[in-house]
Amino acid sequence: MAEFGVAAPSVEVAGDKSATLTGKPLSVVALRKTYGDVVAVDEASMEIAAGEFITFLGASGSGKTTTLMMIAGFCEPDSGTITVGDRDVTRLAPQKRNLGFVFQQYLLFPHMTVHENVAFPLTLRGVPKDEIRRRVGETLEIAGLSGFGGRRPRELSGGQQQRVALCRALVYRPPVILMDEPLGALDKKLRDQLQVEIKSIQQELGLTVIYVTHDQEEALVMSDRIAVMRNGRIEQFDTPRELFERPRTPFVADFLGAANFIEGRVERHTDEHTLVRLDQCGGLLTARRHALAPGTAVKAGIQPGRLRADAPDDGFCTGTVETATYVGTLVRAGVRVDGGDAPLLRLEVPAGRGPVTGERVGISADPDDVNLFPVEQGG
Ligand SMILES: Nc1ncnc2c1ncn2[C@@H]1O[C@H](COP(=O)(O)OP(=O)(O)OP(=O)(O)O)[C@@H](O)[C@H]1O
Repeated sequence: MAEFGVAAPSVEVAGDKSATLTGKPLSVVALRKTYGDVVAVDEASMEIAAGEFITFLGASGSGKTTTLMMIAGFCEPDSGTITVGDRDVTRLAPQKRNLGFVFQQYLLFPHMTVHENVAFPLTLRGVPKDEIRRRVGETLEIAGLSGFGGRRPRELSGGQQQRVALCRALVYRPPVILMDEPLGALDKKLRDQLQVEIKSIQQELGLTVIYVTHDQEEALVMSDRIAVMRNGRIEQFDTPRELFERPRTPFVADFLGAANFIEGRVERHTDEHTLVRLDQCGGLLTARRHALAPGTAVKAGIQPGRLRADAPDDGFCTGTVETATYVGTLVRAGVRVDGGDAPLLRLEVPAGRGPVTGERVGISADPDDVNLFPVEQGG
């Protein structure tokens, strides 16, 4: 991917002192890309507002990088359109799109200093020297790298090198910055720290960012909205809260929060609730109201952190605690529900109130935390 590391020259912003760092909106309509029989991206559409932080989240092979590369211009779509601001860029060469990139590999020039690395895109664009010095200085300061300008990449930590790569993408004020797993090579602590730093720079400068990751937590922490991708399709494009609390498919519920699924049939509705008779334990589960006909076979999806373990016979079913693992502030418990072929429900409860192995418990959930999916929806 070395050729993607540095955006090629463009004269469009040369000497443009009035440009601001504020990002532009981006629109993708019915984007499609196939490789022989493989549909890598299938009719992907999304409207991204100026200053939004968007993440493409999905398993390996779901089409995240291909979508990003089509937006970047390194991969030609079979069909569909890409608009940045009010400009159709679908058929433009990458350098004419003028977008910023940050990749997992920092792709810094080893023989150049930090200052020279960050200055490089401006030098290519013919920006005057004084202006370059000013802009590089400003950008390094934003990323907490003032004082590092004279160092070479090998004299920096991985986190610092990635910050330099971010500066190099920011310095020429691109309308949109594309980041493909930029923190993938760093250890967890540094990743957590840089997530916060990137997010705060993005907010401070009003940048439009499209970020690719397969790490759910990273996506939830950083994004204004997340496009959950699966088999080349955008399964749901929503805020982290909506995805977590109102997943539209079992796949999204499982991918975002490792939901428990319990099978049953819609029995009846009240004004506010839908009641589901559970197949295995015969209990009656109360969900918030869903538009599903009585008799519909459903899967009820409930996140582990939204299940409660109360006294036996309280709740929609009763079971026995098979495992209880203390993980800091939480206890992760596995509860085998009574009844033939009964599922093992996974619970996460505050450590102080954690159940113990062998204990009999009743399982309950707030109806608002119960998402129902018709079984034919698959997942
Ligand atoms: N150049 C190519 N030639 C043939 N098939 C490709 C090519 N690039 C991607 N694909 C296929 O397209 C599909 C989507 O790939 P893509 O790299 O976009 O997924 P991804 O979600 O980014 O995965 P990862 O997280 O592993 O990078 C996969 O099935 C992949 O094998």
